Amino acid sequence: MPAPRVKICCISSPEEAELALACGASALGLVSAMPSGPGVIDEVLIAEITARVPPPVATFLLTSQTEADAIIDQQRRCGTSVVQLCDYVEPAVHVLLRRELPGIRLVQVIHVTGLESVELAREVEPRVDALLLDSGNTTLTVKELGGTGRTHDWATSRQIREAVNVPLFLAGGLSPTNVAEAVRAVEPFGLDICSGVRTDGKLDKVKLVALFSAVAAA
Ligand SMILES: O=C(O)c1ccccc1N[C@@H]1O[C@H](COP(=O)(O)O)[C@@H](O)[C@H]1O
Repeated sequence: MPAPRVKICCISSPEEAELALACGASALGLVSAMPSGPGVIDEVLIAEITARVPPPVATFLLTSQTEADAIIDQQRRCGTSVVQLCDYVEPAVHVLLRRELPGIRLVQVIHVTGLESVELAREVEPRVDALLLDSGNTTLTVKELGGTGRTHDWATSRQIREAVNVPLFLAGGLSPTNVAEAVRAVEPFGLDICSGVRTDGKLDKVKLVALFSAVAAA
């Protein structure tokens, strides 16, 4: 199995973007308005960071929006190469996004709760470029759409990986200490990390280096 790609999420400045790329990140996550979570930044800053990222590096706009028009407008304001849909959207929304945002990759987040997540992943897979498995809770009054720092049941994530054909990113509570076990358990295409490489909210070079070493050794 090739080493998984690593996306570093919750990037909050051009300097954090540079640090993540220098340590080996293949992709950067930029979190727009969310009902909860530690990584939200302003869209003007998302556009500024995105404009400075060299072309081969994917920039993911994390959105909580569920209506096609709102997501399309947001992507056009921010200029990212990927839209990460953190909440459930209706199938017609995927279809409209494909039509109106040619060349922009769509990544649908599945919050892994149980076997129903396997069914949801199979249903969504044909309409998107990749799936991202996270540990949010969309049933709370204030939804959790990511950035929880919690792991979920990786056995279910493994089942999803075996049930779908699109690339799969694993997220949720990954850190230098558990990432190798996660890679062995799920064998994902990619990993997505926010809180596990931060100290007091700031991207931590020591944790980043430890994370990339652990991934390489897994
Ligand atoms: O970080 C946030 O604020 C956030 C809010 C809402 C949706 C997604 C968010 N971040 C994403 O969540 C995953 C998992 O975070 P963690 O590693 O468990 O802290 C992260 O990779 C971001 O993609």
